[in-house]
Parts: sequence; structure tokens; C-alpha cells
Amino acid sequence: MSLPLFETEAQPPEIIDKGAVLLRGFAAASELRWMGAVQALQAHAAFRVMQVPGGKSMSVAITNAGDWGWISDVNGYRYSAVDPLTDKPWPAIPVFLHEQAVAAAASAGYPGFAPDACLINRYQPGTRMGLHRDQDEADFAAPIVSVSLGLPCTFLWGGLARQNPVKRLVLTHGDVLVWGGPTRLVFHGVSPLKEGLHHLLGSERWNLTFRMAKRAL
Ligand SMILES: O=C(O)CCC(=O)C(=O)O
Ligand SMILES: [Fe+2]
Repeated sequence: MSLPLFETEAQPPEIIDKGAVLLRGFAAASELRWMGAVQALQAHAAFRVMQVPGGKSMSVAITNAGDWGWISDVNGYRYSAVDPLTDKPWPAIPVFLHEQAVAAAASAGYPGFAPDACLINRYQPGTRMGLHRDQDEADFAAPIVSVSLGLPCTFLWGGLARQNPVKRLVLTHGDVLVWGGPTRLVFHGVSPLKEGLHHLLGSERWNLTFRMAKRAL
């Protein structure tokens, strides 16, 4: 057995639950391309904090790329073809990011992934995401591909019912978590981000979530 040269090198896939695979460090080798792409995207579609039904605000700031962007307002959660801030289509998913998401899905046992939506979440210290499941997509046959950049977080991995026990996973820069099949509708969330300083992203964590929102597998 040889040890990886760098801590950030891709590691063998870890199965964390049925249908759920953690690809540690998958995006680390091309971290600058990932970060450059997000920086370019947010110049077209800025990060913003959206309201949730009931009138409160989300904790994280979000933006989107792709044919469909996930949005939230007082009326509910849905996918929209246009950015409500500009009424213009969301920027396209950059080709390299799309290819990487497809490759990550394939490595996790999900060939044929063709994401038409990429939600980008920006976390700052103290921000979090409550337990929820990704259920606004038209079809649940396709997996979710979730990429972590910047500060580490504690990811909450629950079960198919909200009250099921929750496992805690530390996700770090470059990790890609893919889930689908029997755990496609699992409850998950992110604990409040701890203070820290990442060498590239400072005090932020970015998460990119690739999904097939309207397209079927
Ligand atoms: O930030 C994360 O790792 C998870 C994000 C998430 O669950 C979502 O956007 O639906
Ligand atoms: Fe989610």
C-alpha cells in the first residue's frame, strides 16, 4: 500500500449507506478550475439569501447554473428557468463542471447522469442547512452529486424519515458525495459552519449540488 502524496488526492470510494458513495478529494486535483468557475458564475447570477415559506430567510446564500435553478420564496420551493433577480436565464453549467459531475456519478455507480441544474450554496461561519430532503425534482431515478469546497463542515446524514437517527460526516475541500437509488430521498443537512480559514476560500464553504431537475434518467 502506498500513502497518497498529498492529503487532497482522490481516495477510494467509501460507501456510507445503500446507494450513497463518498468520493473523498474527487474535486481537489482541479480545485482552481472549480473555484474559478463558481467565481465566474456568480458574476452573472449573484449569491443571494432567499426567503422561505413562512417569511423567514435561508441561512445560506445561493445561486444557480443550468437550465433550471432551485429557488425559494414565500410561495414555496421550485425550479425556475430564470433568475428572479434579473428575469434572465441562469448561466449554463460550465462544461468542465458538468463533465466532472457526470464522472463522479459514474464512479459512484450511476451512469447516464445528465444534470440540468446546479445549485450553489455559500456558507459562512454560523450558517447551516436544516434537515430536509431534495424532493423538488420531477423524477427521483437520478442521483444527487454534491461537491464541497473550502472550509470543512459536519454533514448530517439521516434516514428516510425525519425522526431516524442521524450520522455525522465531516466533508472537506474537494469531497464529492453522491446519493441515489434507495437513499435518494434521505433526510440530510449541514451543522452550523465553524470559524476557520481555508487557504483558498478563506472563511467560506461552497457546495455545488448537481441534479436532474426536469430531465429523466
Ligand atoms: O451543503 C451541503 O453539503 C448540502 C446542500 C444541500 O443539501 C442542498 O442544497 O439541498
Ligand atoms: Fe439537500
